[in-house]
Amino acid sequence: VTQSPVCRSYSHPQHDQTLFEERYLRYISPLGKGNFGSVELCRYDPLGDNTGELVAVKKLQSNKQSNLEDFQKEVNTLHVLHCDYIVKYKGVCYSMGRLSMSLVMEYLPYGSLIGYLEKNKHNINTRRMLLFASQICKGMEYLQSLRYVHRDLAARNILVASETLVKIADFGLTKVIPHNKDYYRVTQPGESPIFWYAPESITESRFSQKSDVWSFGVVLHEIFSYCDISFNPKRLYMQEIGHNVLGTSISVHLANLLKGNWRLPPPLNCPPKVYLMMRQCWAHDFDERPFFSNLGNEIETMVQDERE
Ligand SMILES: N#CCCn1cc(-c2nc(Nc3ccc(C4CCNCC4)cc3)nc3c2CCN3)cn1
Repeated sequence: VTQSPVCRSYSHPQHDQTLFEERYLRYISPLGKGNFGSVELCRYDPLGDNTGELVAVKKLQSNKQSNLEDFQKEVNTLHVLHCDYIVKYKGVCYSMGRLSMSLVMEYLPYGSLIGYLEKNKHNINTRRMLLFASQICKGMEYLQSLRYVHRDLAARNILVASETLVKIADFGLTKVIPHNKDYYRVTQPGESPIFWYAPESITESRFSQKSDVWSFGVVLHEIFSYCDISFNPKRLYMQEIGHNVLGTSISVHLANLLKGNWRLPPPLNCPPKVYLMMRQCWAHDFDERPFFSNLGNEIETMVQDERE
């Protein structure tokens, strides 16, 4: 019998968190780095006989008060998300007498999409790439139904649960759009993944469901490039901008490039209709970009066509 993790729900329901006791959380190996922290493979083994379950534990980077608040927001965000295409929250583990905390999530054995596509590029066909893309759309549609903007949609933050299932992860930059607006303005941009950003996010720190759609277009490009490092978005943009840009910041050059309607080129052997979809996601005017619901339906149709 594997004992489930200790569950202590507090009196006030919104703090009903599943508590993992630090003394039973056995470190195994590093899994990766996310926003605000590193992720480790652990076994939660209260019986001490290695029958406990494997979990992915995201440790808060530093116990700076601001990071702790942001991390708590990430925990609260993930806690309310219940979707097959979003990585599952399991609970939290407090350490150092509540000074630091860790986020406990389901462990996805195949790692991020980046490593998976690079490693398996020779036996992944268009149909499977489109299946992954449609799952990301469904996850994003669910996220948007709760008025969340992810703000860091990128292949590095898509995890592979099985040969036919991927999930969206890393909600460290996710924000809720206020009810009286349809966008979120960020004050402290921090270290931004600008090569996945829509033009309005680069120049005005404006984030919306439509800026996530732009980033999805970049994820499509990554998928159909098999996440090949020599064709990654940053490298392709920097080749165009020129590596020795001085003075004005890279984001100004990037914004001008996008304003001038330069876009990432079609990946090798990319089906024309898929590149067309990327270009729709990269409409400079955010009102012209499709919704995730449209994209999801269009990709489903492509998946069917691929079967015939
Ligand atoms: N997103 C995001 C960015 C932060 N991040 C999240 C995870 C993560 N990884 C896994 N699983 C995982 C990861 C790597 C491998 C291998 C790949 C080959 N080389 C050796 C390692 C295997 C399995 N499962 C998770 C998570 C979060 C929830 N469940 C990793 N980095």
